[in-house]
Amino acid sequence: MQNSTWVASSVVENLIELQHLPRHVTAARVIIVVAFLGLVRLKVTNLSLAIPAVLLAAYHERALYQKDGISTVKYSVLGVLVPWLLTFGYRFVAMRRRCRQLPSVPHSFVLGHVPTMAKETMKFPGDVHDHVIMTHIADTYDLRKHGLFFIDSYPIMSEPLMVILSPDVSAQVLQNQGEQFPKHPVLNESFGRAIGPKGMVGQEGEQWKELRTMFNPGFSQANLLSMVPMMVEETTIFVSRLSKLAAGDGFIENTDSLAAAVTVDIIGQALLGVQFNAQTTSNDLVTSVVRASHLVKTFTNFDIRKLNAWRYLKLRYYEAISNTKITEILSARWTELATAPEKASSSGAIFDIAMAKYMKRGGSLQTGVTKDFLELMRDNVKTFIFAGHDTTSTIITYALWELSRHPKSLRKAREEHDAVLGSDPNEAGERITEDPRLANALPYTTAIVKETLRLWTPAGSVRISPREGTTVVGLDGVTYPADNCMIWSANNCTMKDANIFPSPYEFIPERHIPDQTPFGPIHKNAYRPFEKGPRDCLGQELAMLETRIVLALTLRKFDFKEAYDELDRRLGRTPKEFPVLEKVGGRAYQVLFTAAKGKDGIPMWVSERK
Ligand code: HEM
Repeated sequence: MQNSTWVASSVVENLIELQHLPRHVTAARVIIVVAFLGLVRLKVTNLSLAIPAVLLAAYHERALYQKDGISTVKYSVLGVLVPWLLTFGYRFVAMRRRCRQLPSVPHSFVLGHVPTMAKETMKFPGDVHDHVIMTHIADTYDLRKHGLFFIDSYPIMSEPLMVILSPDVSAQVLQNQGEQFPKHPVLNESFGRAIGPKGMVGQEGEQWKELRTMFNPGFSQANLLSMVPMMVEETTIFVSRLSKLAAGDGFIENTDSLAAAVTVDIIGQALLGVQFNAQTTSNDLVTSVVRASHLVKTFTNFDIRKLNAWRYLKLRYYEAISNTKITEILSARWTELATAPEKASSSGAIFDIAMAKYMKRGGSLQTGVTKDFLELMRDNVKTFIFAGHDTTSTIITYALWELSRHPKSLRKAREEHDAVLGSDPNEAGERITEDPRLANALPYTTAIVKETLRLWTPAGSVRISPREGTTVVGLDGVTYPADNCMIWSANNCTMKDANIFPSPYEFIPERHIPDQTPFGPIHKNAYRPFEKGPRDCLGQELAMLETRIVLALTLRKFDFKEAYDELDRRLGRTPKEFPVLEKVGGRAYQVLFTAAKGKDGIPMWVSERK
């Protein structure tokens, strides 16, 4: 605050002086002031603001009074850097004292947990998803017995990170005392421009409850079943794209992109009853939402990329396009529903149902739709596209990849499809369209999807505990302080616990079928790819249904095989070897690309099955 006031007065002072200065000095100052405002807008504060402030002051002194600027620098150091250093020192010592005894990797007073974290991270490629590293650390340093561990990386992160390793500890945070642990603000900071400030993922309290109640009916089993014929139609386009590739050289450069197009098309229809046609053409709305979501790359509150003005401008650009396009669609839907509300139930589109519900309660029916309501709907359309397409495409891609490596599971899935959907794979779509319940009558295929989600979970949950005195009890029975921690329910870690999921890195769909599992029953809180508790995934049934339909229509028609060698050959690259990746996917390891995705979108060979 002190810094900001000082900077503001410097800026004002500069502006007043402008009229007396030579032109080049004026131009330089204007540039500096604009850059300053940009920094403030990007919420880059503290040291990053203090340094340019000192430089500006020195420059000011030199340009205006032909002095060397030293005296101003001295005052600036005293006025800005000394208080900053004192605050930093206090926080530094407090953080190191707080974290040194907590379960974690070895701790150093100077660098906290950073040296060991860095050492372990260096064993992986630079783009590996953080949850892969956390799982590796939990096992390497025998931390699972505590059910959680802490990372003190101050000043990289201003708060301790609590990584949860046990479903019972996750349950305390996400299931039992949900409201005590709201979503971490970093979610809104990271996703803000991509999903809009009113998106459900970042809301709390009454506002969140209202949104959840508004959208729940659209995700009911009955409504989802009514969408099955549409999902089959979109998947048929996916199948014909695969056929075309198989008829060529059979190389799929990026399987995830191919799958993402089908999930986007399904979401467009499911949400708005609109055809995005992402599989067949390019669409400005889809491109802008998807590109904006791919610019989201961080979950820490310290990130140098926040200074990247180019990234920020691109986000603004995509935001403007998607806002305009979605608002156009929503306004048209509103006008149609206002004259014929019954169309909401016949279209089954999730946003039609939500808007009709809102109208029924008298919301702006007479006066027309309000700007606020339109913005609320618009941000949630973006949120749902964002939350629903990448995650689901990742699971489709990993499922095809896992089955290409596990012929026994593939054979069992094909047998199930023969038995339930008829022996001709070309008729499977028709069968499902005639009787959508068949898409829910594929237990082995469901087990495949579940096992893929366990091994390759694409999303977790990040919370904060703002209340003083909040605690969490570890598996070791110790009560740990949780206040002001960033809390990560790292479901990738919990679902790789050998005590809960024996042979945790092996693909064993049978473990999800009680009368086929070679293991005992699964612990009640342990399976959590969609998280658990009041903020669990709203779209989980939709995601399961569409993934099952995609598998039902493709597995008997095609054979797939990993094709990283071919991608390397085409790109003329020689990959570096990382032995540590062996059990976590090898070349198909998870990277952070909005969701946790397979590296390079998992290139594959596809061929028509003989
Ligand atoms: C395989 C696919 C999916 C996975 C693994 C997944 C995973 C998750 C997870 C872990 C959360 C909790 C996040 C948190 O606590 O911060 C979540 C929330 C959410 N998901 Fe999904 N998701 C998937 C697909 C979808 C789809 C298809 C949609 C909708 C079209 C969707 C919409 C949402 C929404 C709206 C929330 C926020 C719920 C709330 O805050 O109450 N998801 N998802």
